[in-house]
Amino acid sequence: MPKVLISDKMDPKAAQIFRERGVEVDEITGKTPEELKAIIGQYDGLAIRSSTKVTREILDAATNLKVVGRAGIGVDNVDIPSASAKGVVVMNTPFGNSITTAEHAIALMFALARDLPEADKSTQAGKWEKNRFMGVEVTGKTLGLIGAGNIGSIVADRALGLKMKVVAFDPFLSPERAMELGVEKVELDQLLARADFITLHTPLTDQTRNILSAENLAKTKKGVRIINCARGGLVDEAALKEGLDSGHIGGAALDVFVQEPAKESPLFNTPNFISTPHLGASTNEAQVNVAIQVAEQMADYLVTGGVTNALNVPSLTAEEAPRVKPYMELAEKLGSLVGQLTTGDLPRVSIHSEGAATEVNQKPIVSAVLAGFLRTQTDTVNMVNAPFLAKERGIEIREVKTEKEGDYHTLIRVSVKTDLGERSVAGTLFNHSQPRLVELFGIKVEADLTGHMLYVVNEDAPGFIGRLGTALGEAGVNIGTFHLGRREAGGEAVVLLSLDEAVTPELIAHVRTLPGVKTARALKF
Ligand SMILES: NC(=O)c1ccc[n+]([C@@H]2O[C@H](COP(=O)([O-])OP(=O)(O)OC[C@H]3O[C@@H](n4cnc5c(N)ncnc54)[C@H](O)[C@@H]3O)[C@@H](O)[C@H]2O)c1
Ligand SMILES: O=C(O)CC[C@@H](O)C(=O)O
Repeated sequence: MPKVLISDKMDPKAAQIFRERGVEVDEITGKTPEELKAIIGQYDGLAIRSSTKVTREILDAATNLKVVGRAGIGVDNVDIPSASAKGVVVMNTPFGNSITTAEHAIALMFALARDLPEADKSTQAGKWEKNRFMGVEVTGKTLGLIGAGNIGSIVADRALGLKMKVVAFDPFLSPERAMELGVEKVELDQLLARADFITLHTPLTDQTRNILSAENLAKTKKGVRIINCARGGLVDEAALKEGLDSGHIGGAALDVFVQEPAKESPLFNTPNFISTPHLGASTNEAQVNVAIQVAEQMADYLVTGGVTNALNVPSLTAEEAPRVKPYMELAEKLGSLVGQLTTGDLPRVSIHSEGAATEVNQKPIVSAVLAGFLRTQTDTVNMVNAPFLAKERGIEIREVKTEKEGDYHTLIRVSVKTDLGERSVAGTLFNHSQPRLVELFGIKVEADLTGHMLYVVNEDAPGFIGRLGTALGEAGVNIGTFHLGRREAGGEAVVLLSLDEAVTPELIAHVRTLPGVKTARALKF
């Protein structure tokens, strides 16, 4: 039974779902990195929010880990390249807390417009400073949206409902989508010049870090109010402080900080500055949503192999998984066969699907070919890290699809380019589920690729099969199945034998000395 650790505070629904889906679960929160390192080796899955930092050190200690599930959106607390290199799937729950976070941005916008925290403090201090607090209406004002994805779109919708004008800067926002959202797509400088309120909803990337830099803050309208419920680091905090102190910036509300937890900051106690401790996603509804979603996704992966919302591997729904899995098995075997029979550098692998094979998700098929191929070079490869390792090794990958059926209703062909030229192997699925080799380097041969096998290329001549059988029999090796193919009578022939045990290097050397043998190799599937 797979075992999952929930290492951050999460709604109890998560543990309930894991158990219902046949996954053992421990909830141990508040561990230091050292403590986590000491226990992580026992788990197949790790469910987190933002407190647990899934670093390379943690991943190195996580010898059984298959999946990290983030109950939330941002995965900046997970070292994804290291997870990919170790074959660990990283998933998030992209929509579960979007409404909640958008509502927090709107709440902060109103808090800034009416200086609510300060008015509350003053009133509760018995001051009744009615004349001190003069707010602004949001109706008719321009909201500048930086990032119009899931959360930004919801913020735009709510702001339009409040009769605001919304201008959006997002390089990936199409004009059609902007129209659908009812926002005006603008360049950043236009947004800075026009917005009365600016709200940020992008991930933190090299392009978005300090998108509100000192230079850009200087381009804003005097009195602008700024809200950040996305990620710390989008706004230059020192420049923000200067802008608030000088009065150029009319107010700022940060839910997120460069350093979290933000226990101290030069911004604290600055007039017109409001902060919340990364509460964007903190509603009962959002936490139930993300807990359910992360547990369902992780359990699907651990129990059925279904992949949803993964950031480092192609998605495969639980419904798709049964249909795609036989193809993945076939693809992995073909990749492995090519890998075992190819030496030297491999600049290019082509994967050609034909007939029914074109109807299934191709990404897992490609990953499976690469995993099968690379496993002949390293045993730390799996479906997750195979594309990553292939890229690292400079292997070019080509995908081709031919919908029309050929000799088989479904076929996958794997071709490799080597210094000897292009060579290919092809396989089909019998009964939609049983992988079967049907062609090997241009020679038609049908075989199950399974267990220990012997591959021999020889000149087609009478008496050869008897000699080979005798050589194996004398070495005490029992033949399970025997598959033969040849280019033409008397031409090059290929023999694939499945054997009950492995052949020794001595036996392979002996087979190579048999008359007519061009090459002989032991294979393992
Ligand atoms: N405060 C919280 O608790 C909380 C909760 C949920 C999400 N978040 C954060 O909110 C952010 C947005 O989440 P989302 O679900 O809307 O993400 P999303 O991926 O749906 O949207 C992000 C948008 O940013 C845009 N973008 C990317 N680079 C850009 C750039 N250089 N300039 C302008 N736009 C750019 C993208 O095109 C996309 O439309 C994320 O950083 C997420 O981690 C915070
Ligand atoms: O889990 C949280 O409380 C924060 C979540 C939020 O930052 C996210 O990116 O989803």
